[in-house]
Amino acid sequence: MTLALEGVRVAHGAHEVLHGVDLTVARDELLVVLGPSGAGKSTLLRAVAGLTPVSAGRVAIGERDVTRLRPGQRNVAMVFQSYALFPHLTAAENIAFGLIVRDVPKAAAAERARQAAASVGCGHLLDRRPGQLSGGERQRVALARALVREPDVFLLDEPLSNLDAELRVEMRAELKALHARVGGATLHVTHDQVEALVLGDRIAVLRDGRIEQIGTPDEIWSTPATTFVARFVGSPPMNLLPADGPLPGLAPPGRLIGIRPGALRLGSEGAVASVERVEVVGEDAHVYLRLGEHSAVARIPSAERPATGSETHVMARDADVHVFDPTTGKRV
Ligand SMILES: Nc1ncnc2c1ncn2[C@@H]1O[C@H](COP(=O)(O)OP(=O)(O)OP(=O)(O)O)[C@@H](O)[C@H]1O
Repeated sequence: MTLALEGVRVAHGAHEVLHGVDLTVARDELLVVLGPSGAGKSTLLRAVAGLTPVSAGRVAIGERDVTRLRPGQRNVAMVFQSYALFPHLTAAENIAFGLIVRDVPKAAAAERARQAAASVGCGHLLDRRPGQLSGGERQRVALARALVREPDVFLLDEPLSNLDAELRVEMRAELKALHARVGGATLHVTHDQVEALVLGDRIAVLRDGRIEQIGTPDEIWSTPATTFVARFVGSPPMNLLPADGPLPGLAPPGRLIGIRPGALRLGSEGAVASVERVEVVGEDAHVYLRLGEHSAVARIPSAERPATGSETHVMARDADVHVFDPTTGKRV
């Protein structure tokens, strides 16, 4: 089933949080909504789930207009950041809960819960209560609870953010594999750009309640539509410099040029720069440079890093330059 949002607006009192969002998630597509804190990501999911009313616009699942339906009538399953498991129920009871309240006979619900648990690797935890589970295990139970209902749409609200770094990477891969197996239109919210790039079939970048760009991870990375997207995706962020600044000749004067840290070349050619600071991050070094009144950061192999306080030269290839309008921030 597809999920379609058309001109969706949500207001909390006088404060409008979503200003007309258009978005389509294809059947079996995993679309990641990526944006900073406060952009309206959770609000967007809650509007699709029916937990927050929309003030204008339309939400459709397949052919059904669900805009005015109650959450229980929409056939969507949501996984919350906090997992929202019932502490007094076992994992099995938590997973089966949504079936029991829909009058699925107990034995059938238990069997489906067992299958869902097995498919996300928590089949051995069914008798435990949430308090006896680790964060990663709770996460699996929450996923099984979403899966068991066989919903038309999956809504995942920062499901990996409470896990430690190692587990997050592991669960990210599992989530991707699970989606490939199970399918279903999936809207996955995160503020983590790496998660978005790794997981998403497409990414919608949300900023202040508006979608700034929708595209495949490759499109978002290679052709960011605005300076906001360019700097939000990529770490350290893309350097932005005036076209007639320290690296002239790469774009017409009056534009902004964007160059990713990994695309800046340090050596004996190009603009003179002083090395203000060097951060070594494993194999990489982030070299913070001063170019007159401007600054930039280069990412280079740490074995080749210059010393703090030394002088170097910087250049970039034409092919690595992104050009933006300084007034609108849009790519030109
Ligand atoms: N119930 C509410 N009443 C009033 N304002 C709200 C309510 N819920 C959210 N907001 C406001 O709406 C805006 C968007 O919040 P939302 O939680 O959707 O953002 P988010 O992108 O999910 O952020 P985060 O990543 O921090 O969870 C924020 O400015 C927030 O303060």
